[in-house]
Amino acid sequence: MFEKISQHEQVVFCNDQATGLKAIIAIHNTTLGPALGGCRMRPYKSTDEALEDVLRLSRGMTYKCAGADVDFGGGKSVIIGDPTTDKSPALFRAFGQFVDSLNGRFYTGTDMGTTPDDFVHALKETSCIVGVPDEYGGSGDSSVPTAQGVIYGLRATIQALYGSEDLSGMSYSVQGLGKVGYKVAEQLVAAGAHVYVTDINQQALKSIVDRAELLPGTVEVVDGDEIYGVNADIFVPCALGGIVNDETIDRLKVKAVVGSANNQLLEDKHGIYLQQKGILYGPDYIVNAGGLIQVADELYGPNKGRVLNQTRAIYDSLLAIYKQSKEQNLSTMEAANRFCEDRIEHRQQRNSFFSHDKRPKWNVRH
Ligand SMILES: NC(=O)C1=CN([C@@H]2O[C@H](COP(=O)(O)OP(=O)(O)OC[C@H]3O[C@@H](n4cnc5c(N)ncnc54)[C@H](O)[C@@H]3O)[C@@H](O)[C@H]2O)C=CC1
Ligand SMILES: O=C(O)CCC(=O)C(=O)O
Repeated sequence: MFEKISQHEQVVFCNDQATGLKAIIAIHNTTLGPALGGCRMRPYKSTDEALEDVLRLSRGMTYKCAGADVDFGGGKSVIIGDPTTDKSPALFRAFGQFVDSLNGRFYTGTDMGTTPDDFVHALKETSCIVGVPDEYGGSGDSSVPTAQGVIYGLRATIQALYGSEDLSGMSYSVQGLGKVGYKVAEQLVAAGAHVYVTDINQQALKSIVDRAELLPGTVEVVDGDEIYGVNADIFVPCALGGIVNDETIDRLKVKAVVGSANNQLLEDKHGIYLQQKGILYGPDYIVNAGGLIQVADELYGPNKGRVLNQTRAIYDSLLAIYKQSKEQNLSTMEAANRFCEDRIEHRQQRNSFFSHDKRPKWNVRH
């Protein structure tokens, strides 16, 4: 186990017999501040699969926090269970108690399979919850700025490829129409684009088809894995990770991959393969940082204008990474990783007041 978690500071297995809660919290790195990351709920096939997911996701959060320049470190949590049948208020309260036991080392909120309303129950047990609905004093659904950030990422990518920012002339393939993907697809259709969509949830597909009838663009539903082979300009993954792999890369006909899904590359080498195939990759943790920016901003009290300004910076960050990857002949993922690792290293060397017991402001909630 220690070999598996050797890159991480702490991993907590949470088991509550009364509510059936089985969860894992992973804290990757707290150099920049307490760990922050959403909570994913999935019917994982095994504990190993859940552990693997939470380790990868929490590592990604360390890079995402560094890339977005927020004063948090990387963490994430997963609940093993089916989000359509296994949720209960008691389950989320039990989860809240485990989060609270970490005493401010870990803040959490929504991710795939969870919603802000779930965390209203957890909030009764801990103050270390972010992305709480507006009426509870939080900043609300973090998928709104995440989707906005993806749109900025798409604009930057179109700028890098064609020297324009116009979303409308392009076609897109969107995988997953959940909290983020639906909003992204809707904005693309509203801009007049043609959008291929897929989801395992038929209701989500019906909703976007109905919505598109009122908008200038068009939507075309495709079945499951067919999404990888459609003739779109940009692939926009908004569901699971690992979808850029040996098998799918050969099928992709797009010129770029830019979406919200965490850990899109199965392995880092797939970023290099995309580069070799001439497909521009928008590193996921740069593109999907909008939600993180919003929940980190809650420290200062909710302010949507401030969040929007910081989310807009995703456009410039992505262009800078594209430029650096070209100049240094690195994949865009390598360029982004170097940028974030330098930032963490610099903070470590300064032994700044953000680290450990000199942390200033996160404790205001306790
Ligand atoms: N919610 C947020 O603010 C953020 C989300 N992300 C990432 O974006 C992705 C989507 O997150 P959410 O929209 O919050 O999740 P969600 O749970 O609201 O939506 C996920 C959607 O993907 C669909 N889906 C699942 N498996 C699929 C498959 N094999 N093929 C097609 N569709 C499939 C689901 O039916 C659902 O509609 C996740 O990878 C998440 O980690 C990243 C940053 C922030
Ligand atoms: O969106 C959130 O609530 C926290 C950020 C996060 O987990 C993510 O960006 O993956």
